[in-house]
Formats: sequence, structure tokens, C-alpha cells
Amino acid sequence: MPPGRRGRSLAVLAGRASAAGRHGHRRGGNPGAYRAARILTTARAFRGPPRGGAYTAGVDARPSQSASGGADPASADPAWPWLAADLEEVPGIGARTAAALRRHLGVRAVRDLLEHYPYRGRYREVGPVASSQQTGVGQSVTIVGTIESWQTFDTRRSNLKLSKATLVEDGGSVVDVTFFNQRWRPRRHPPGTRVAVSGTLDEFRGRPQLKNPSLAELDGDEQPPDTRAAHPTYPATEALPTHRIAAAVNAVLDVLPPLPEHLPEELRARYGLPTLDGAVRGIHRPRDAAEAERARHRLVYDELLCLQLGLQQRRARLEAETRGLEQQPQRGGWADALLEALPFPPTNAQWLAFAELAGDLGSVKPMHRLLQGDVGSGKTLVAAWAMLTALDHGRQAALMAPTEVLAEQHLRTLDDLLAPLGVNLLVGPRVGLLTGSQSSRRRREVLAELHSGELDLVVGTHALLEPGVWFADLGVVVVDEQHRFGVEHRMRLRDKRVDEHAPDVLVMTATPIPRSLALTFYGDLDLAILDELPPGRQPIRTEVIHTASSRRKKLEAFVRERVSAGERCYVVCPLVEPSEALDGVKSATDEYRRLVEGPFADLDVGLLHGQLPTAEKDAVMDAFRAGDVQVLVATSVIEVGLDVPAATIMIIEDAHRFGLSQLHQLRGRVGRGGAQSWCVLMSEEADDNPRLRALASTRDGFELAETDLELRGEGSLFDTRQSGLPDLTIARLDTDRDVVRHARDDARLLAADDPTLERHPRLAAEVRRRYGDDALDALESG
Ligand SMILES: Nc1ncnc2c1ncn2[C@@H]1O[C@H](COP(=O)(O)OP(=O)(O)OP(=O)(O)O)[C@@H](O)[C@H]1O
Repeated sequence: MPPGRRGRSLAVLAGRASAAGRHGHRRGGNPGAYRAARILTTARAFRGPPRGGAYTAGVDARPSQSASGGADPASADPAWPWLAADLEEVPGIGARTAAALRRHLGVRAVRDLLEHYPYRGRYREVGPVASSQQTGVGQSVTIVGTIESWQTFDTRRSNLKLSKATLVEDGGSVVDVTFFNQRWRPRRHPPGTRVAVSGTLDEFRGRPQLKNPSLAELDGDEQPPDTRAAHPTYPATEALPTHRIAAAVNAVLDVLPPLPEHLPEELRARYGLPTLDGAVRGIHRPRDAAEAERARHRLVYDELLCLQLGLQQRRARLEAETRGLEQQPQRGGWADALLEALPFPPTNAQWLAFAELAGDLGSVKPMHRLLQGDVGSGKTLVAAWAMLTALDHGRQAALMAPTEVLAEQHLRTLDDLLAPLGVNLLVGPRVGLLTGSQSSRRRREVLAELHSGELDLVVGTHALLEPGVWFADLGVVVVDEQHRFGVEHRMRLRDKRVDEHAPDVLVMTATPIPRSLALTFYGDLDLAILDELPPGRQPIRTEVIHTASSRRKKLEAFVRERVSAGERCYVVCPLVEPSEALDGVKSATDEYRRLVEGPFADLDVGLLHGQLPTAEKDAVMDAFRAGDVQVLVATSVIEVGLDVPAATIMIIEDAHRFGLSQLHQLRGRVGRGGAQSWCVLMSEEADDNPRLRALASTRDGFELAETDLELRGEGSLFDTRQSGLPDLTIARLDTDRDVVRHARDDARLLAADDPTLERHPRLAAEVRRRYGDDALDALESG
């Protein structure tokens, strides 16, 4: 870090702040002087910008190497230390606000806050301060006045909790200010508080009214800041409402030196994008919604371009890598034996995958492949074959699953696959398990055996990533359900070898991602697709039934009939326990009780959720598999990977609370054998929920993924993290598809003649910050 930063800039900052006041801020109406005064009063407590220890991002603190090996060009910029500074160090952000930002939003450093972007399109444009008398219904207004009283009540019909303030305008007239489901408002702004409220003017029972306006408390005679601008709405919590976040962002922007540009001028000009500095200020403090949209476009393009460049660079690095040793001669022949002993012939898609993997595994270049297959398409067999091939070459294999239940299931599947090969303790691969809930003694044993090479194959959870796990000679890494992990995890597992031989990596995902996006977002992986289900599977019949429908009784009778015939039934609920906050939403424990005490009193019913001790989870799963439990009431822990072919009925309660791809996964738990299967979606939104309709209309995961992208909007249960794509801070795959395409094409062109971006050192530094190895290291250490 450059020397001399500590304590340097109290004067500089105060000067900057008052300069902002003198010259007026970039938004003409922004009361710079008023802010500057605030900054100066808080400056006493200010300890100077970023101290060494204050760097929270880790990535920034690290003296990173540029592509050409020199110092990071960005580190010379005055904005650089600011971006990494703790929020507490910013004048105008108090320790309480900083702590709240950290606790509620995970926002620590200035950069985190600047990347906490407002919701798209939720900008409230407000007019100048206006008396409600002079303006009409439908107009944007800001009203300044004093809260006289509060009333709170519940509406029966819509189940809303209303808090209504009577506001006496400075001019004397009275306005109703109504908030929905914000019970904390009266406590936060007691009668007598002077406030500015901004929103669209409305009328209710002859009185002017503002519904859910943005509200800022005012001190004394203070006038509302910036009444002509558009006011952004941030993802917020009750304890940290949007106006407090906006105030913190404002405090940062008031002192932040201009941000350096990293996009090549030519690209900015091509799409008419604002500068980085303009975009960051423009998205948080736009003059109008159009400026906010321009700012957003720039930031989205920026993010996607860096992602594409990052993926390309990683791919180039991986391609430059070799195993460092020739494949050892084959010794076991387990992979061939596996195929010979199968009770069924592999599907054509599986054969194709074996062929592709054989090419990868036989090459001196390490494999990096994504195996994408719809639910039930038989990915496990492909993974097992790849791992046995590693063993055949005298190397080890590891399979990482997202949950313990799944890890144990994989272990069982491997045992089943290996048993017909005449494998026993003395002959054949030695297979072990590593999970977080094992005893420390067992764990130590497994670690020692992995290190010495005694264990050939290990199945595990995140526990595989912990320090202390080392492989003697790791040949193949299989990461199941990659969307539960992340790019960084697969890289970390890959590095857990004691020698220098890079292992082959196979990532399996059942999240059907539209093909075009898969190629974009897994740009560093080759793709193999299982687009065929094993023969003999009957289509699952899917029905949507209203929660209150009398058909529930018939359904229960039907379940009874099927399970008496030896089949099994899942009942999935959104919650583990009933929740006050989610009143009326079904919980697995309640539903279990209801079924055991009522309709299924004479059946064997089990309960499974993530909070149960591992031994209990195992016991329930074993009993369900064996048929000792006929009906399994569960949460979405069963969403991925569970394979019980005798299960034929899936009932999903409050189905509208699940995302489309999650519903598809849950449905995939049935229809895994030859028998007819059913999926019943119970929902109060049975008639008009588009996700439920889509699910009932097709079983094709790829088609559903397309629909999901189209339907997905703010507030949906699905975000990019769950859908298996890299974390994106601002880009949205549904609406930003054109930008995705442009960014991909531009990244290719840029990298084609300048792969390490030597001509664009700032861009190279930005890519490295976001997606480079430094960023991965920081994740690992932090
Ligand atoms: N070629 C095949 N013919 C018949 N059955 C098969 C074939 N391949 C796999 N199976 C069986 O199909 C079922 C599903 O396979 P597997 O569990 O590997 O699916 P998957 O792709 O991992 O699905 P999910 O993502 O839903 O877990 C298993 O019971 C497996 O034994």
C-alpha cells in the first residue's frame, strides 16, 4: 500500500467537502454547503482515511501483480484507498450505521456500499417542495411537515398492517401518510418529528394521501435535500431502511475522489456509456430515472465484460497447464468392469459423455468439464466412471456433494455400483467418506489415509475444502451440484494435492441453464450434456390444486392406496418450523404432526429437515429407501440428487413459495423408476401463478429454465446465486441478455490480440480484482 495515507487527509477531505459546498455539487440543487457543514462537524471523530488494517476486502490490500508484472496501476489513484476503507472511517457515517450495514447487508468497505445498488426502476422522482393544495392527484411531490399522530390497524381483507400518520404541512394543511406492513414507523418517527415525505399524491376519503412515500427526518428548520432528484430505493431491512442506506451512500459520494476509468475509451464510445465515476454517482444520486438507467447500463456492461475476460483468462491459464506427468499405465480396469456389470445399458447420451471424458482423461491437459443433465438423466454413473478411470491409472478421486445426505447417498450408490465387481476390503478401490459431522478421530484417520494414498476415493462435503485435507495423488475431482458451491470451490479442491499434477475436474449440475447462457457463464469449462432420460420412464403427471380445495381428501386417499401398493410419497413444505413472520406458511414439523395424528395415522410417516442430527437424517432416509417409512415429510433438503426409485408421489405444499427451478428439482425426485408418478402442487395461487402453470405444462428442464429467466423478477425466490451462475452484483440475465452478448463478443475481440490486456492495464487490474486468482485467494483466506 502506498505510504503516507494514514491520517493524511482530514484537511484534504474537509477542503474537498467545503469546495463541494462552494461550487455547488454536480446536482445543481444538491445542498453541498449543508453536507459540507455536516462533514466538518463529524470530521472531529474522523481518524483519517484507510489505515492499513482497515482494508476489509483483502483483495485490495494484497500487493497484486499486474499482467505485465508491474505494480497495480489503480493503486496509484487517490480513490483507491477510499474504496477499500472501512465505512466507519467515512465522515458522516457513524459507528452505529456502519455496524448495521455490516450486520444486515454484509457491507463493510466503501466499495461494498457503492456496489449495493438500488433496485432497478424503483426511483421515485419528486417535484419541488409543494403544497398538496396546489398540486393534483397523481403528481410527484415532496411535503415537509410535522407528524401529529399515528394510527395503526390491520385490514382484514388484504391482510395488510397499516400505519397511518397525520402530517401537518408547514403551510398548515393536513395530509395522510400511509405505510403498509411497516409497523416500526410510529416508533421510529414519533409525533412531533419533522419530516420530508416524497411520493405520488393520492386521495383517500377526500383527504390528500401519500402511500409508502420515502421519508427523511429533518432537524429543526432544515430543508429536504435534493428535492428535484430521483430518489433510489435500496434493498433494505426493517432495521436498516432505505433512507439510512441512501444517507450513508451520500456521505461516501461527498468525499470520494473521482473514480479512475478502466474501460477502454473506444468501448465506452461505442455504447455511449458514462464514465465509471459518472455511473457510480449516477446510479446512487441520479438527476432523473433516465440518468440512473444510463448508469446502470454502464455498470452492467462493465460487470459482464470483466466476467467474460476473467473466464477467458482462467481458461487460458488452465490450458497452459499440463499434468506434469504422463498418464501412468492402466492397472485396475475398474471403469470397464463397471460398465460390464451394469444392470442396464447406458443411454446414448451417457455413451457420448464417456467418449468425451475418455478424450479428456487421456490427454496431458487437465480436464475442465461441465456435465449438465436434467434431473434423473444418470449423471452419477458418468461421474463414477470418470473416478474409476482415475483409479485405473493409479491415482485418487474425490467427489464433493453439497449436503451430507447427498454425500452419503453417493457413497451408497458407489458401493452398489462396485459390489457386482467383486470388490471387497482386500480387492479393489478403497472408498471413504469425509463430512463435518464425523468424529474427529475418524476424520484424522481419513485425512491420514488420503495423504498417504491409502484411500483411493473419497466422497465428502465442504469438509473436503478445509485446511489439512491433502491428497497423495488426486487424479479426478467431481463437484456435484455446482450451484451450491462456486467457481472458487472447485478451484480450491483442485489445488489440494501434494504433488504438482493438476487433477481433472468434472462439474455436475442438474440446473438446466439455457444453452446460450451456459456457454457464457461457464466460459472456462467444456460442456457435456445428458439430454436423454433412461428408457422406460413415464412422464410425471403434474397437477396444481388450491390449498383449500376439497380434493385434498381425495389426494390423501390416493396416497394411502399407492403406498399400500409399495410405493412412497414425499410431502415437501417451505419451512422447518412454523414462523411468526411467515404466518400461515406450512412447516414440515406441523404438517408431520397433522398427518400422523390425522389422515395417515396408520401409515409409517417420517420427518426430514436440515436441522436434524446427521444420524437421525440417515436413519430416516434409510427407512424411506427400505420402505419402512412410506411417507416422508421434508423441507427442500431433498431437492437435489435424492434417488429413491420407488417414490412415485411428490406433494409440494405452498408451492408458490418455491422458485421454478427448485420445483423442477423437487419434482425430479419422483419418476425415477418405471412406474407412473405424480407431482401435486398445493397452492393458494393455484389459479394464477405462472411458475406453477409452466411446471404443469412441461417436464423439459431447459424449456423451464428459459421460462424461469423470463418470469424471474425482483422478489422472486430465485437469484443468480441459486441458479448456479456466478454472483453478479448488478447484471440480470433475464433483461440484460443483449449486454451479455455484446460483452462476450467484445471480450473475445479484446483478448484475441492482447490476451493479458497489457494495453489496458486498468481493465486488467479490474478483471483481476473481480475474478482473478487474487480474488479466489482472498475468498479462501477470508
Ligand atoms: N442408462 C440407464 N438406464 C436405466 N437407468 C439408469 C441409467 N442410468 C442411470 N439410471 C438410473 O437412473 C436413476 C437416476 O440416476 P442419477 O441418480 O445418476 O441421476 P442424476 O442425473 O444424478 O439425477 P439428479 O440430478 O436428479 O440427481 C438412478 O436410479 C440410476 O440407477
